Amino acid sequence: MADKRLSITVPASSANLGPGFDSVGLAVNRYLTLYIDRADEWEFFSNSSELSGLPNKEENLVYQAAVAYAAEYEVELSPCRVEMVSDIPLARGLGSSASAIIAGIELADEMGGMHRSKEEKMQFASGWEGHPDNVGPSLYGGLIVGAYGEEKTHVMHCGVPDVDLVLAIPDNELLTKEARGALPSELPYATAIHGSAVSNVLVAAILKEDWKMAGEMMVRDVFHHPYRADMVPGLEEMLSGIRQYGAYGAALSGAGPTILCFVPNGKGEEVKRAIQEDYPSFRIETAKPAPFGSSVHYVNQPAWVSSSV
Ligand SMILES: Nc1ncnc2c1ncn2[C@@H]1O[C@H](COP(=O)(O)OP(=O)(O)OP(=O)(O)O)[C@@H](O)[C@H]1O
Ligand SMILES: N[C@@H](CCO)C(=O)O
Repeated sequence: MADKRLSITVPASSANLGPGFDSVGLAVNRYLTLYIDRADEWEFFSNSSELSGLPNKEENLVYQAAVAYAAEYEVELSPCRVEMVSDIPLARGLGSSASAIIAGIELADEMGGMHRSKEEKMQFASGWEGHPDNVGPSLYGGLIVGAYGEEKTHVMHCGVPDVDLVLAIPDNELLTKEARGALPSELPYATAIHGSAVSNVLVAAILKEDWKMAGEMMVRDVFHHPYRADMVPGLEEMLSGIRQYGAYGAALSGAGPTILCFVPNGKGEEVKRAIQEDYPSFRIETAKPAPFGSSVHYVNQPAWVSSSV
């Protein structure tokens, strides 16, 4: 394997889909890719604008996840030089941190010769995040419905929704920690029952491919939308008016501030243009569900690596 280097690719994700708070998540076709070589000390670097300013040594999240995962199985990792390429915007609600955690786990698994199962990786990753709705899609691809448990996280892979996605991405970052800080510590019993009923209908509608019903449920979340609306200017207006643009529905993507729209297959570009016209301060992009989760390959060295040695 001397002339090959390890490459790990991990998709982005959109957690919650509205009412499926901390449980439902969809893989999205934006990707973090790592190119890894053994080295004398740990080093992370990237030319991707999306990743500028990240720590380049042991403070890097990929390193922290890799080392913690290896330690869980009493494996010691040798240092690596890691090049990162990404088109997942940081702290925008598209699971950048989960992609980094899964990348770290895959790095440790391969470089440490651990070869653990997906279930073991999932248990560790959801324990790290405290919920499976971002790490699940990044690991498995497609749509994931999960319930976190310290002993066991139960996860169902529910296929790949046959819809287009439109992402409304604001300019500002919103850290998950901050967006979770806006949530109440308790919900009235009746509100929780209503919220869970809406989430049940959302999942049933997705499984039955009733996208109109799924879209209707997405906007009806009571677990987090109402508490995060102040942090995301335009959220309430976009959720209530999204159907006039031809979308099925919309929800805050993860902890925000991106807004994710479910759109009829083939209509993504049209809906994107219509939303962009009315919301010039957002970057509006089309996307698709990512069918596959993280993947690990060995690839040929790029020319600059061999020429610099
Ligand atoms: N490739 C990466 N390498 C190292 N650290 C990263 C990487 N990607 C993300 N991070 C870290 O994760 C932070 C963002 O995580 P955060 O959970 O706040 O948002 P998110 O994961 O993008 O969105 P959400 O969890 O709402 O889907 C970044 O500020 C950075 O510290
Ligand atoms: N379910 C999580 C996803 C972001 O990590 C939240 O909304 O806070």
